[in-house]
Amino acid sequence: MQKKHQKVQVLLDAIPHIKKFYGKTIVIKYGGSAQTSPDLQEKFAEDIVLLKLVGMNPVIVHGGGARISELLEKLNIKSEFIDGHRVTSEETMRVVEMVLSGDINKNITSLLNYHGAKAIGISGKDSSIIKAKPKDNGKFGYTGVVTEVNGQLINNLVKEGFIPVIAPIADSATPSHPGFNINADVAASKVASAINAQKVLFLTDIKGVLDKEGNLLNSLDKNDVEKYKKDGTIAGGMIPKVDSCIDAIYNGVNKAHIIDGRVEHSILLELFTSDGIGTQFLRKNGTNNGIDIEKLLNEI
Ligand SMILES: Nc1ncnc2c1ncn2[C@@H]1O[C@H](COP(=O)(O)OP(=O)(O)O)[C@@H](O)[C@H]1O
Ligand SMILES: CC(=O)N[C@@H](CCC(=O)OP(=O)(O)O)C(=O)O
Repeated sequence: MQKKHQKVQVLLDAIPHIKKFYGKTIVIKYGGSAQTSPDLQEKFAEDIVLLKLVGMNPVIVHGGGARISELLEKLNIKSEFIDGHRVTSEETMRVVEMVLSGDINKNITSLLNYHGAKAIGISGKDSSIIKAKPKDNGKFGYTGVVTEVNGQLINNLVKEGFIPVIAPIADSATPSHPGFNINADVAASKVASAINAQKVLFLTDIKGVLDKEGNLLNSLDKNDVEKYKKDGTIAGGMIPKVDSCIDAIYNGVNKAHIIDGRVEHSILLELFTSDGIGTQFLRKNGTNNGIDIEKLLNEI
């Protein structure tokens, strides 16, 4: 009897959170490092389906960097990264597309569909949803910077009840061009801004952003991020992630969080409990007529 009451209490506790996010769009960046076991993938799919069932609109942007590197190694092609962004030769681009659009995208899509969702797997190339140009004047090869995201098309899919599952590959708008490899964190942030998402959650393989002693940093603003990048606290794959969080919150997205995708049901813990987990990103406080607007917005 006691247990039954506890279950009901869990549901009751979730009500204010469900109300807050009802009808809102949430972008979830599903990092390659959080896709490691079939069990975790199942839990991820259950979370996404639950979000949809309680009236939220999840949009997935996935990564798969580790799987790309694995296949490249088997093919004797070297992986090269600068500040967390892969340098992409033409040969590498074909592998990137095969792994992201061909393999991972379809696996996530069918898993969600198996759990009862209406998921639709696409890449940024489909209907040129994501357009890009070469990053740093071609220094990164076929790695791109996003120039445009067709948010209306994504919103139309959402309105029709679909869960878009987006692979971070962009169209070049040039015939016979292989397209662009976009870091999945960057793609998630640009998609979230284009559809004015309420939140963007980055699922990864670590508790959140850590300081030099390994302690979790609960919340960061723009200045903190710059400081920690400069002194080397934030490095490698965490660089595009924190940059993307800052980019999102200054371009139409209310909140960005980096959370531990290795924790089962981490999405539900973040959205449906008051504690929250991981690192949240806040706009720098500014006041207007004595009203701290940014603080109010950050609290939503
Ligand atoms: N300050 C930091 N805090 C946490 N992780 C960091 C930090 N600096 C670098 N990292 C590294 O960033 C990694 C996450 O980035 P990445 O491997 O690209 O993940 P994903 O595949 O989810 O995008 C962590 O596993 C960690 O090794
Ligand atoms: C340009 C660039 O860095 N592209 C990434 C795209 C995949 C990705 O970002 O995957 P994760 O999110 O799992 O790291 C890459 O080729 O690895």
